[in-house]
Amino acid sequence: MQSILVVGGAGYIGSHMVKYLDRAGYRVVVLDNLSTGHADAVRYGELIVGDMADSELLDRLFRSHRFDAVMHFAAFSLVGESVGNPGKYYRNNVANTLNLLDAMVRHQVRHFVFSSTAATFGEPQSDRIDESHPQKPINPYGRSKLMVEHLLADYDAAYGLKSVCLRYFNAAGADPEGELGERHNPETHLIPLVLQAASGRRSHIHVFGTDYDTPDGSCLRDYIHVQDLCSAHQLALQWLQARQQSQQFNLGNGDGYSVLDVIETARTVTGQQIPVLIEDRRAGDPARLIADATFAHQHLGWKPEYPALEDMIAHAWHWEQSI
Ligand SMILES: NC(=O)c1ccc[n+]([C@@H]2O[C@H](COP(=O)([O-])OP(=O)(O)OC[C@H]3O[C@@H](n4cnc5c(N)ncnc54)[C@H](O)[C@@H]3O)[C@@H](O)[C@H]2O)c1
Ligand SMILES: O=c1ccn([C@@H]2O[C@H](COP(=O)(O)OP(=O)(O)O[C@H]3O[C@H](CO)[C@@H](O)[C@H](O)[C@H]3O)[C@@H](O)[C@H]2O)c(=O)[nH]1
Repeated sequence: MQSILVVGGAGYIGSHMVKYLDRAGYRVVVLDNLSTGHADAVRYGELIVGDMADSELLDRLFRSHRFDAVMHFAAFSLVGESVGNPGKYYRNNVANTLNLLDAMVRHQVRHFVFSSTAATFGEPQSDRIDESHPQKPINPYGRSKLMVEHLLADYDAAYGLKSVCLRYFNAAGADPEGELGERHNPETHLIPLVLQAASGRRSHIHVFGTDYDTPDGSCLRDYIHVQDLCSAHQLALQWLQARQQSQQFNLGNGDGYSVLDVIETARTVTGQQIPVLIEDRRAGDPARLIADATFAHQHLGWKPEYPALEDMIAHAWHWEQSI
C-alpha cells in the first residue's frame, strides 16, 4: 500500500483529495496547521496538526513514515489579499514550500505533486491557455506559485526531485456524496458566496466589475469540479511514478463562465432570488482565464466527470444547505 503525505489536507481541495486517495487504496497522512482548514474535514487517514515551516516536525514525520510521495495543497490563495499583503504570500507559499522540499531531499522522498494555478499566467494572450502560454502573473499570489514552479525545476536538476505542477483554473463544487465541501472563513470565492446569498445567509452578492472586455462585462473563469481535480491528481501521481519526469499540466474544462452567468445558473439550480450589487473591479483580477487542458487529456488520460457548471453548483448547494 502506498503512503502519501498530503500537506494542506484539511483545506477545501486537500480534504477531497484525502477522501479520494483513501477510497483508491492509499494510506494518507495529513499535515495541516489549520490556518484556513478544519480538523473535522479530515475524515480519512491521520491528521498531524503542524506547520510546514517547522523543520524539526518535518524531520520527525519523514523519519516515522516512509512516504512514497507528497501532495502539496498548503498555501494562501486569495488574489485580492495577496496584492495588499504580499509578504504573507511569499513567506508561506515560497519560503515554507522550500522548507518542505528541503525536508523531502533530506529524507529522499522524490515525488511531489504541486497545486499551481492559472494565476501564474496573468492576462491571457490567447482565448484558451495551454502549457506553452507565457507565464506573466499580475498579482503576488500568482508570482509566488510561479516561483515554486521555477524552484521545482532547479530541485529536479540538482537533487532528482521529480514533480508535477497542476495548474488549476477555478476549483468549484463539493463532494458528490455530500460529506465534504468548501468552508472558508471569511469566504471570498464566488460560488459559495452566491449560494450563501441564495440561502439567505447573505443579503446579496457583489459583482466586482462589469466593465471588462468580455461579452457581459464581468470576468470569465473556467470552473472545474473539485472531484475532477482529485482524479487528475491521482493520474498525475501515477504518471510521475511511471515516467520519472517532471511536468506541468493545465486543468480546466475549457469553458468560460462570467460572474453574471454563475449567478444566473445558481438562480436556476436553487430556485432562489439572488440579489446583485455591482461594485468596482477587485485588484489583481484578470478579465478572463480559460484553460486548454488537451495535454492533460492526452497524456494523463484525464476525463472530467462533472464538466457542467450546473453540477458543480448543485453539489455546492447541497453542501451549503447541510452546514
Ligand atoms: N481554490 C481554487 O480555486 C484554487 C485554484 C488554483 C489553485 N489552488 C491552490 O490549491 C491549493 C488548495 O486550495 P484550497 O482552496 O483548498 O485552499 P484552502 O485554504 O482551503 O486549503 C489550504 C490548506 O493548507 C493549510 N495550510 C496553509 N499554510 C500552511 C502551512 N504553513 N503549514 C501547514 N498547513 C498549511 C490550511 O490550513 C488549509 O487547510 C492551494 O495551494 C491553492 O493555491 C486553488
Ligand atoms: O463576491 C465576489 C467574489 C468574486 N467575484 C468575481 O468572481 C470571479 C472569481 O473569483 P474567485 O471565486 O474569488 O476566484 P479567483 O479570484 O478567480 O481565484 C481562484 O481561482 C484561481 C485560478 O483561476 C486560483 O488560483 C485562486 O486560488 C482561486 O481563489 C472573479 O472575477 C471575481 O472578481 C465577484 O464578482 N464577487
